[in-house]
Amino acid sequence: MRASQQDFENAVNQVKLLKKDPGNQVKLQLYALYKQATDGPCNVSKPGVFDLVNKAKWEAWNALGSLPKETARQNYVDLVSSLSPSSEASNQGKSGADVKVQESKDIVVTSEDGITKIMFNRPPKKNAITFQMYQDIILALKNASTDNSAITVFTGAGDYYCSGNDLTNFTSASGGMEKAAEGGAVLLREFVNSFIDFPKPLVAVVNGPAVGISVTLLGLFDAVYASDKATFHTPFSHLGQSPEACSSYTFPKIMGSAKATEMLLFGKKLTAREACAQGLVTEVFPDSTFKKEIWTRLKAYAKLPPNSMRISKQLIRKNEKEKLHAVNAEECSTLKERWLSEECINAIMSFLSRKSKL
Ligand SMILES: CCCCC/C=C/CC(=O)SCCNC(=O)CCNC(=O)[C@H](O)C(C)(C)COP(=O)(O)OP(=O)(O)OC[C@H]1O[C@@H](n2cnc3c(N)ncnc32)[C@H](O)[C@@H]1OP(=O)(O)O
Repeated sequence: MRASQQDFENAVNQVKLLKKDPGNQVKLQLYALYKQATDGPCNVSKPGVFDLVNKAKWEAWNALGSLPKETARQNYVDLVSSLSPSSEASNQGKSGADVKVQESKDIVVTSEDGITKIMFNRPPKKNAITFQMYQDIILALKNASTDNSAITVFTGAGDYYCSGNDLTNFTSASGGMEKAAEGGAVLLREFVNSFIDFPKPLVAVVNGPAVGISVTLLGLFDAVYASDKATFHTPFSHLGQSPEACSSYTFPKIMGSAKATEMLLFGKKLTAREACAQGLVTEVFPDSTFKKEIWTRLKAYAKLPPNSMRISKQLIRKNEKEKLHAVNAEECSTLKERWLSEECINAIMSFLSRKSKL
């Protein structure tokens, strides 16, 4: 049920009664959601670099993009309810219960045991990523980079990890394909940048098939654990598209150019074991024990000294950052052209009219 205006006003009052300071990140989120719910998208100018507090508030609000007012209102109510004394008590009572820190419609973010979990949560559409989900993930990563968790984990709800970009993103956007391609390229660049710059260990728990951008992004993760039911598929040529998420650079580096060509140009689908043999996946587990084994292991990793892990990641990644940003920029401008090509439009239309499937 959607939150009413009255629910929202009750939540606003409830915040004032909180006994425990929820911390700066949560306060920023509350501020941003409140502004979005009452004033709509941020259209005020960005405060100067030295106005740190107002700049942080502006960035949190601006990161919500075009999130509808009603969704912001609902998210605000959900967030306050997860902070209220009654839910604090019930969370403490349930050992191992995840604490919800952000809930958008199709991305659920929880934090527990030193792990922030970002979950694709759109099983009826195989977790295909909408424009809104890209924005939600950017915000989730921004929050996770400064929250008190040690590691951040991506996974999928249901039988799929993720079926990649939602193929209706471009066809259903208002303003036509050209405007959608323009906006899509800007959004994609920011989205991938938030992975390139993410400071803490980033882990993928690949619970099932992964397609498109959910595969290419894995080259920017620090560890990738997969169920033996997972597959890895990048059908860019079939879709008249080209690689993204820096995979034109990371994949040849990880697996060599011959194997990268088979995936990125010819769309060869890999099993989890093949992806592991080629270095894209860290380790494969039998599906029957996957979840139990992997979460036990990740909880142990999350107890390691967080600063040490962050500093080690920085040492491993820092020499590549500039290159990755340049690759990302080039891939996005190439894709913007591809999305308007006849090859791509025909492929998407063909999928939508149920003539083709992968
Ligand atoms: C900011 C913009 C950035 C853009 C970045 C670009 C990235 C590039 C990519 O990610 S390319 C990859 C795009 N993904 C695909 O091409 C996958 C398309 N989907 C399929 O081929 C199949 O659906 C499947 C193989 C994933 C699953 O097949 P299955 O038979 O098991 O299930 P259904 O086909 O019946 O799917 C169930 C419903 O889910 C919808 N759906 C699945 N994937 C997508 C998708 N990517 N986009 C939109 N919708 C998708 C499907 O249409 C079904 O919906 P329905 O039940 O309403 O019919």
